Amino acid sequence: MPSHDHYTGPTGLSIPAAAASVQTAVLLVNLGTPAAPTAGALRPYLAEFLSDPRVIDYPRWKWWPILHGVILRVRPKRSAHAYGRIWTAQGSPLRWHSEALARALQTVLGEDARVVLAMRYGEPAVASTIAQLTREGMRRLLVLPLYPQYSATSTGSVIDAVADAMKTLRWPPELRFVNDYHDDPGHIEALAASIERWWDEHGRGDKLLLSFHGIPERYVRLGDPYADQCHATARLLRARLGLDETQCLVSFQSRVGRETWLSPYTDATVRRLAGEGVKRLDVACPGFAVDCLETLEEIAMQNRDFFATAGGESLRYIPALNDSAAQVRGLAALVRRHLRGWPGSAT
Ligand SMILES: C=CC1=C(C)c2cc3[nH]c(cc4nc(cc5[nH]c(cc1n2)c(C)c5CCC(=O)O)C(CCC(=O)O)=C4C)c(C)c3C=C
Ligand SMILES: [Fe+2]
Ligand SMILES: [Fe+2]
Repeated sequence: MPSHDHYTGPTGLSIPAAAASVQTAVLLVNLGTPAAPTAGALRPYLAEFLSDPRVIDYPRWKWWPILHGVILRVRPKRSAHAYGRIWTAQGSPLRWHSEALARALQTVLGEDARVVLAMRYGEPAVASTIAQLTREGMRRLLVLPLYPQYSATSTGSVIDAVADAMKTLRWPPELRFVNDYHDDPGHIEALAASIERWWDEHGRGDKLLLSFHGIPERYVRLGDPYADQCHATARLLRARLGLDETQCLVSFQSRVGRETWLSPYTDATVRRLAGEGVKRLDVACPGFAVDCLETLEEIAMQNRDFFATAGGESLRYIPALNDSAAQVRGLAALVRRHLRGWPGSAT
């Protein structure tokens, strides 16, 4: 009879299985980031990202010539300049914030599970990370994409990458996925507490804007729940902070290409509010687990300038949860709930 404690290897020897903590892994997956803030490093990163049919769903024969003929000739240089504005001695903020979060989560989860980080695009890749874990005896894998709101373009694409990795394994592990945590009470509490703490230190602005990454509106019409989940997060945050819809607004940032994306757009909203006499605008980005190009450059630099040029006094960016104790506590509770009742796992 097969035993959970031993298995018989190819040589016929009985090999002791790894401890439960090693057999259960939590794979955090974030988007990925270029290796350097240079056009040379941006090109392969953007090529991989923008070739993903979950991100851009045009027929390949139509998209390929545009991507390779136009986009990958122009965008790498422009994006490299933007990354150059936020790059630090430790490298890309998305990478080191994600690494710090993974380490902090490991400390809290202790022996219950091994925590490992992978990136959807670039390194460390999802497939090689999972392959390495299986070589080390991992048999249960909980995948936690670092996207609070589900979108086919982000979470769905992580699920694809994990499914592709499974196809290459002779003995795939058991699998569970966290699809989203947009309304998780621990997550909402972490967001609200971090905004309140920031207000305690810096004072409250005239209005609070919640800026989420956008996606094409067409994807929502096709059934992507992303927009609903962003609005649900905003509703829960407003309720917890005691704000109404005029005091706490929602907008969508980072539009790429010519299609209509989710609206209202963040840049237009920031300019409109300045024009209406808002002097101090606080902006938080609850869709980003950690700070990255889209928060540190697009919001805290570009949109800060748009606001000032349109007559506002100061746009103040409230940092992402990053590796804060509140985020780690919230995610650890979420992980424990997903591991519960999983035969063989420690919790
Ligand atoms: C072109 C389509 C894009 C879709 C759809 C999209 C969805 C989406 N993205 C994130 C999170 C992040 N995106 C980031 C950067 C980024 N996003 C796109 C394009 C789309 N994103 C591009 C081309 C880039 C690269 C930078 C640039 O050239 O402008 C980042 C930051 C990465 C970093 O290194 O810091 C994050 C995070 C989500 C959550 C999402 C769907 C909901
Ligand atoms: Fe993006
Ligand atoms: Fe952007």
